[in-house]
Amino acid sequence: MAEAQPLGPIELQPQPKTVQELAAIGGKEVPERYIRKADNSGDGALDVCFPVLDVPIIDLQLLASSSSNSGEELDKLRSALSSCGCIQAVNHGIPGEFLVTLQELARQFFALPSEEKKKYSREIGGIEGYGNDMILSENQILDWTDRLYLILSPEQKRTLKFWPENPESFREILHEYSMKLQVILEVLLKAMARSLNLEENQFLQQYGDQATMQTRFNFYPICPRPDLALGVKPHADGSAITMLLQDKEVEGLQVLKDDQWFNVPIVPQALLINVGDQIEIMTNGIFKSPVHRVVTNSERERTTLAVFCIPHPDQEIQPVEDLINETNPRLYKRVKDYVSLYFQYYQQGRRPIEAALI
Ligand SMILES: O=C(O)CCC(=O)C(=O)O
Ligand SMILES: [Fe+2]
Repeated sequence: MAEAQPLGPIELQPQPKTVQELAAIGGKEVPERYIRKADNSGDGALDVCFPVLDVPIIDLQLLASSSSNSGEELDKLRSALSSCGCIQAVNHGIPGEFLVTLQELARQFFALPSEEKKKYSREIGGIEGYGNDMILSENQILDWTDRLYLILSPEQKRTLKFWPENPESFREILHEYSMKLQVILEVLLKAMARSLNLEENQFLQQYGDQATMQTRFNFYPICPRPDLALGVKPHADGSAITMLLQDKEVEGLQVLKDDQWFNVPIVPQALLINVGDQIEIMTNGIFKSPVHRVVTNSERERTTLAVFCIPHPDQEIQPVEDLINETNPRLYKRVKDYVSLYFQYYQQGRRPIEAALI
């Protein structure tokens, strides 16, 4: 998720095979490097039933309007973001067929032969491109996933050599998607401020006009041992907010709430929006950046598309003055380049947002 280099730790040589290539061999076990040990993961058992998280469904059209119902929707938004830290956004203005096309393109990309995908391979030390988990230490437990990471905006920061030309309409549709998300992002940031009785540009101003949107296409191949491996290890996002287009049929995302893991349900055509650490900081901890992870599946593959909305590294982020008072003392410092900070902590297995605590 970083934009500027260096990230700090040096990246080690990637695994010789992608997870998809490993899965294609069809063994009944997963290699050692992917196995989470009960004693060091702190994750609890993976082969149990998890309760379903009640993620509030929010109508973005209503949020943006000034009708009498919008107040109710704003209350719902505030309550969702201050408890589970995420919402299922509907009525967001992106046609359902468009989302289906995008999901299909993502699936088609990962279904291409390895040699074709490897034309877009991430280079060691870089963040953009196709590949598997970045390895930063010998004892890092790897995630059961392959990815395609791309900077979406601003347009001049795109590195087109990493943008697939196959499937043919990939670039065009992804470009169109990024334009549509920009509109949604603004609606959300304004509504978040209004829901806290703040002037509507308070978050937008801190977010700044030099921010970037970065996307991660996540592909989770079938995993023979869902009880031992995770698709993505527990983390909170270092973004301001993240917009996730889930697979339309296969679940896998889980959110930690009150020390318990919950499954995040699929809501057709909804975008799952979650608070990232930088909005948690701006709201002085009122909105929660949820810890989440992805479990694997022994029967079906899963493809998702996450878009991280990230303020420019020079942008100063801090709690909004009006949210600090005697009962809610200031929790977070002013931070800059949060994403670099994020990586240093993440690798030590700590919650990066702790680095911003006063
Ligand atoms: O694939 C998912 O459901 C979530 C992925 C995720 O958390 C991420 O890419 O940061
Ligand atoms: Fe995430």
